[in-house]
Amino acid sequence: MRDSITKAMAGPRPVVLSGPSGAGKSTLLKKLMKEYDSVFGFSVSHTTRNPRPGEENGKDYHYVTREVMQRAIDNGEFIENAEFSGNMYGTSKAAVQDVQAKNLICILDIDMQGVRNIKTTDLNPIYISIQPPSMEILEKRLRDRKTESEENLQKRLNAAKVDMEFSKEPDIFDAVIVNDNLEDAYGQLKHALLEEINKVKKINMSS
Ligand SMILES: Nc1nc2c(ncn2[C@@H]2O[C@H](COP(=O)(O)OP(=O)(O)O)[C@@H](O)[C@H]2O)c(=O)[nH]1
Ligand SMILES: Nc1ncnc2c1ncn2[C@@H]1O[C@H](COP(=O)(O)OP(=O)(O)O)[C@@H](O)[C@H]1O
Repeated sequence: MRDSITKAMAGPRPVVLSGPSGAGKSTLLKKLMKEYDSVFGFSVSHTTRNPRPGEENGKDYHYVTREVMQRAIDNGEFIENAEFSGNMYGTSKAAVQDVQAKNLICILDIDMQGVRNIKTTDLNPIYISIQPPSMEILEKRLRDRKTESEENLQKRLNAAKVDMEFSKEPDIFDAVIVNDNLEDAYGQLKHALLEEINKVKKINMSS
């Protein structure tokens, strides 16, 4: 089992982006994928939450029922899965393999349970935590995004407190980026990934 995962997952080192809901992970990763579309590929997770306006099935997430997701987990199709804010989320083996088959750097947007679980696998990604400047700013950004009910918002803010503490634990993240000014945070993200980006560019130029 482990052997087949290792083989299938050879190639450039993946990148894990984690951090509280509303910290700016999607915003930063969309910027990155736009600037480096031939370098990065997104690991499309499964979730039981409903799509938001503008989100596309198969692009942002695979939107599934709890039954379908549980069956796939029981079948051993997932690398990791977690419960977040009342919904299931998970990374399938296929999601990562699809990106790695194209020799792209696979980006995973996962919560802190996902980070802990990925640490027990042989995926060996670069771990980056995106953090908000403060709880107050995080709450404002989440409210202004207008995607969550009040109940969901409170669940996300509670999870954010735990996540902000988690990001301070030593030896978990290769970089912790505070997303205050977006351009500054984006610059720091690119800096953290520069070595890996250059590797992929070199490989792709010579092939
Ligand atoms: N463990 C795990 N977490 C995930 C996965 N996909 C998304 N998440 C996390 O689930 C949380 C909620 O995601 P989402 O509902 O899209 O809300 P948003 O992060 O506020 O845009 C975020 O912390 C994501 O990083 C996954 O496949 N596995
Ligand atoms: N540096 C920033 N300054 C102000 N607003 C931001 C910044 N980064 C992201 N946002 C906004 O904050 C909200 C949450 O960002 P988002 O990327 O959806 O977070 P996440 O994917 O981590 O949940 C979005 O409405 C986004 O436009």
